[in-house]
Amino acid sequence: MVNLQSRSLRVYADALEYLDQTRLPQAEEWVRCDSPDAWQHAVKHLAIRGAPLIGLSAAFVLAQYAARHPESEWQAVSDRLRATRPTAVNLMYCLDAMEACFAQGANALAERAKALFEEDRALCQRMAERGADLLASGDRVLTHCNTGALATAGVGTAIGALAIAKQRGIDLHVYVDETRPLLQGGRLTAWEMADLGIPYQLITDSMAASLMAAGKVDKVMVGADRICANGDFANKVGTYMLAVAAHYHQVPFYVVAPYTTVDPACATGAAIPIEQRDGAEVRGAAGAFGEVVWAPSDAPVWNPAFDVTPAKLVTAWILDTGVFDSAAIARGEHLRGWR
Ligand SMILES: CSC[C@@H](O)[C@@H](O)C(=O)COP(=O)(O)O
Repeated sequence: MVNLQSRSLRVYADALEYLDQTRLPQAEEWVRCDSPDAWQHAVKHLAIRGAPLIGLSAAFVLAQYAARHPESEWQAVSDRLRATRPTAVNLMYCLDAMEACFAQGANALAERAKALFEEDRALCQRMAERGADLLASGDRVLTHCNTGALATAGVGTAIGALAIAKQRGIDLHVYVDETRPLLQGGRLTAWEMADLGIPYQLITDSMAASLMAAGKVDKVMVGADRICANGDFANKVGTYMLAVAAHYHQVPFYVVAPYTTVDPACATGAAIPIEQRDGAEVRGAAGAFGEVVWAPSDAPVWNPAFDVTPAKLVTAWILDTGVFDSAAIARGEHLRGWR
């Protein structure tokens, strides 16, 4: 029996099933995950991905492990899950919340994981409604990576705002950045746009600046993997380049995220750990995409999965708790009541 379900996760009493995001859009394949090892494999390969979903799925895996193993092992498992991907702080948020329940036993862990899942669903709804308030019919919105229902327990972050706008009858046109090198935009966001019935056009990341120069972009909306106390934020690599282009072309640039993506302990973007990934992802494409190598097979590669956008390039931070401009961020209003 499924206890909880989102677009990309089914939670059973003793296992998870995830929608394998490396197989989309070619196939909708649900895969069983019943151990920390299986979860780590899925997360490292981005079969489970997106900041909120990584954290929530880790919470369930830990709770299910705790139900079958002695308490003496729980901390080591949590440490192992925590180290799987370093940049998105939602993983740390969820595991901190779970560890705080260790003393109350396995049943409390199962309840806590469920509460985190339900919290994320509600946070998505709130931030998405705030984001939709900033959209008007006729807007041409550019987005990067994938920030929709696939990546969260609810309607999504930046794509959530587009989805709520659509529900309100606001007519948008969305430009979807392909998002090199793993193509979360081309594979997942394009699929979600079609699913939502939102008209869109797919572009390569390198086309965004000239699209703005042609006056065809009214707003940029992206998600975040970690927002610092000063408003700097990490998101999928390529976001910084978009922010620079948007600033130059005076296109409003919005970040949409839940408060669980804010890291008050991270003063500035310089403190965000950036995940480095295998060079093979840039030399060619593998796995679900087939096996194609277009660069010399030994070409040296720099492959950071995320980049940091400085706060000064952001028009507003749209959180579940409010919409903050740079003056509000400087006053620390986004940190008020955090945790
Ligand atoms: C879900 S919204 C924010 C981010 O998690 C998203 O934009 C992103 O960068 C995801 O990266 P990914 O490497 O696909 O997990």
